[in-house]
Amino acid sequence: MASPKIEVLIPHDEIQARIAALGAQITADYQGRSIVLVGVLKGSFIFLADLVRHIDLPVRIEFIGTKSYEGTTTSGQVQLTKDLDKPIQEEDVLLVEDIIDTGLTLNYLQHVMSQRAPRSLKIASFLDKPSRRRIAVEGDYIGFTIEDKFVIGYGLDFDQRYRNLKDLCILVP
Ligand SMILES: O=P(O)(O)OC[C@H]1O[C@H](OP(=O)(O)OP(=O)(O)O)[C@H](O)[C@@H]1O
Ligand code: HPA
Ligand SMILES: [Mg+2]
Repeated sequence: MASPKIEVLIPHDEIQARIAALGAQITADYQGRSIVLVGVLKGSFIFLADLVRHIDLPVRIEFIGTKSYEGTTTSGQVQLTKDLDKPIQEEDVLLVEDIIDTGLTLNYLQHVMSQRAPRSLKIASFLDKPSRRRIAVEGDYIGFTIEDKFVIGYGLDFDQRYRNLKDLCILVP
């Protein structure tokens, strides 16, 4: 079988510059407070690792896991694959996603997290694909807004592959 064609959409250097700016903005907005970053596994692991190193505040890291995609399609059902290790009650929580696409995952997580009674809950997402929304949700800190293309790399997968690409790429059909 021929290898799939992969095109760069956003190069690594541009990603790093944008994440540095996001980290500075978060640092300024939460000045004098400590925050809990909750990374949504698996897709957010690289974004979270880069972002946290640009946040100059006391931080605690937690992870929560969800799954709903097979290939390029959502099943429409969000499954919890891993819960938080520690409570987030009365904490300022920043949920860290790789992408908001249909919005089903974020909508699910906002309900789950709100039930845990954080002091505040905001959303940082590396990518936003607003044209695909099925439910009205939005992030507070967005790295890049992209068109309706299935993207891979920088943590994002197609059938669990390509998460290790340094650039954000498109798998050309
Ligand atoms: O807005 P949505 O249409 O719900 O899509 C966004 C979600 O889908 C992907 O997760 P996936 O279920 O593929 O799990 P993964 O993070 O392990 O790849 C992605 O990482 C987001 O969490
Ligand atoms: O464009 C995407 N790429 C990878 N995973 C995803 N999950 C939702 N949208 C995407
Ligand atoms: Mg995925």
